[in-house]
This record gives sequence, C-alpha cells and structure tokens, in this order.
Amino acid sequence: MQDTLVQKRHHENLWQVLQSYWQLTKPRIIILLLITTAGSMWIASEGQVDPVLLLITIFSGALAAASANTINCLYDRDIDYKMKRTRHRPLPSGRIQPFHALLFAIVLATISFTLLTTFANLLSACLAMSGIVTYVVVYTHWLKRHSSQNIVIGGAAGAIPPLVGWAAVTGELSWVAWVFFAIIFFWTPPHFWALAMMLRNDYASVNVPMLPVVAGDVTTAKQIWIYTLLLIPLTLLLAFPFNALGAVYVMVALVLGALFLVKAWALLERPADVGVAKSLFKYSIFYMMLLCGGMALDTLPLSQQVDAAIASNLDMMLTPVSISQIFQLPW
Ligand code: HEM
Ligand SMILES: CC(C)=CCC/C(C)=C/CC/C(C)=C/COP(=O)(O)OP(=O)(O)O
Repeated sequence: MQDTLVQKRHHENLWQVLQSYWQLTKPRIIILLLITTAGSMWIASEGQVDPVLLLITIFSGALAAASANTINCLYDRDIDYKMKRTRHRPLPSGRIQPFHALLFAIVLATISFTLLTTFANLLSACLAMSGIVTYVVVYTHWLKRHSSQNIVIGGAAGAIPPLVGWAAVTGELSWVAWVFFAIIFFWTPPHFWALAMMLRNDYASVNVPMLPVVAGDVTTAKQIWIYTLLLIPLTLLLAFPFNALGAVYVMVALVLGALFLVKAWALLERPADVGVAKSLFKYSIFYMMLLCGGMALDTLPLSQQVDAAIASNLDMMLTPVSISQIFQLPW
C-alpha cells in the first residue's frame, strides 16, 4: 500500500517535471515557426517534398527553437518573475533550476545540429544555430531591454525557419527563400506590437522599452499600419516576378492581406482600444497559418490546373488578336 503510494507520487512528480520542461520551450509559438519551415520546404520542392526529410527538418527545427526559447527564459527569468503573464513560468516559479535549463538547451541544440547535418545538410544546420544565436544574443541580450526597435531587428530570428527549410531541400538559399524571410520579418512587428499594446503596463513595470510603452498607442498603430502595407506586396512577390507560386496562392494572399489591412486600419482609428489590438494579434497568427496553407494548396495538381487555365486566359486576353477583336482594329 505504502509502496504504491510512493510510486504514484513519484510518477506524478516525473510528470510535473516533464511538463515544466515542455513549458520552458514555449511550445505554442514553435508550432507556427514549423508551419513556415514546412511551407518553405513545400515551395522549394514544388510540392514533392520527401516526407522523411520533412519530418526530420521539422523535428530538428522544433529542437532548435525549443533551445532558443529555453535560453530566452533563462536570461529573462528576472523580469519574467515580475510580470503577471510570465510569473508562473518554470524558472521564475522555481520548478526548474537555471543550470538544468542551460544543460537542457545545450542538449536540444546539439541534437538539432547533429540531425540536420546528418540527414539534411550543413547549411540548414548552421542556419538553425544562427536562429538561436540571433534570438538569444541580438534580440534577448542586446535589444529587448535597450531599444524600442527590439523586435524589428530581433524579429530576424523568427524569420530564419523558412531559410532552414529551404536549405534542407535545396542545399542553398535562393531569392525566393529570402522573400519568405522578408515576409516573416515584416509580419513580426504587427504581430508583436498588437500584443505589446495589450501588455503595455506589464512591460512598463519592468522597464522593457517596447514601442507602445515608449511611443504610445497612436505611433504604434501607425507603425503597424505601415508594416502591414509593406507586407502585402511582399507576399505577392512569390508569384510575381519569382513565379514560385501561382494564381491560387495570389488569391489566398490577397484575401488574407485585405483582412489584415482592415484590422490594422481599425486599430489606426481606435489605437487605445485593447479589444481591437487583441483581435489583430489573434488574426496575425491565423494569417500566417493560412498563408502557408495557401502555399501548400497552390502546389496541388488541381491548383496547377487552375493556374494553367487562368494563365492561358490571360494570354488570350493579352495577345494582339484579342486586342484587335476588342477594339476592332484592322490587323
Ligand atoms: C522577435 C519576434 C517575436 C516576438 C518578440 C514575439 C512575441 C510574442 C509574445 C510575447 C507572445 C505571447 C507569448 C506568451 O504569452 O507566452 C507571442 C505569441 C505567439 N507568437 Fe510571437 N513573437 C515573435 C515572433 C514570432 C514568430 C516569428 C512566430 C511564428 C512564425 C510567432 C508565433 C507566435 C504564436 C503562434 C503565438 C501564440 C502562442 C499562444 O497561443 O499563446 N511569433 N509572441
Ligand atoms: C531557427 C530558429 C531556431 C529560430 C528561433 C526563432 C525563435 C525561437 C523565435 C521566437 C520569437 C519569440 C517567441 C519571441 C518572444 O520573446 P519575448 O522574450 O519577447 O517573449 P516573452 O515576453 O513571452 O518572454
């Protein structure tokens, strides 16, 4: 009886420890990072991605991002302890020792690097490691506590996963991969500043100079609007001039982009309305998921037929014959 009780408690403890390590990695954020990696692999392989390579790259990307997030939690444990939203994280609440978190992060990064070099290539492995370094050194250490442009420059870290995916498939980086990088780069400020508008008091209480804290809601809403405006044409570059995706993706990108603009405009009109900021933050996540979904959809055979049909119609419309018919010209 005593033995089973001890065993039960032991299992419960083990379960709690595992849960704490899981939380340390900020798993919910990782999922979207991996969706962008998969989207990039999909385009790079024109829809013919090797499933084993996909699984290994996604798994390794998850380990690299988990390592980066763990080091971020370790570095930021002092401010995380003071903020309401983050007080219950495993390090500030004392459920994991800092040294153990560091070991955990090193193990995760080592496995990630080894898997990527062995099953994909060295470039993808180095890119994943550069993601960790950018996030930890550039964002967390240099910028987060010192500049209101912290997430603009530091946001480059979150834009690296599509480069990892592209490199894993092709062994190199093309213009298309860099356009994908730029899409995430320009998407990050609207994504994060909308959230920071909701959390302004929390960040202010620990002197983290997020833009809404330093410059206020009106300026932040304007900046969000500008980045959103730049984001939409960037998403279209994948189709024209780079021709990596077709009409189905363009339609998805236009509809999603229009909705993003509507939400960013609403915030511009009501910058102090936390409800509007919250709605924009949630939409930013939904947007990125569906945009990547649109990329995958575009590479399906049915979409290729739609693309071909639209292209041939456009060709017909734009040939001199049809123009002469329309305008009844003599040639
Ligand atoms: C430096 C750039 C970024 C910053 C500063 C940032 C910041 C944040 C913060 C503070 C949260 C709230 C997390 C929490 O309450 O624990 C969040 C949520 C989230 N972020 Fe970002 N983010 C960045 C880039 C990205 C990127 C590149 C992605 C993926 C492509 C991403 C995906 C998400 C998702 C999916 C959530 C929601 C998680 C949930 O469901 O709670 N973020 N972000
Ligand atoms: C390729 C590769 C491994 C890339 C890593 C990219 C990566 C882990 C990006 C995460 C971005 C993010 C969640 C920032 C939040 O940090 P925060 O410190 O502002 O959030 P907090 O206030 O919730 O702690």
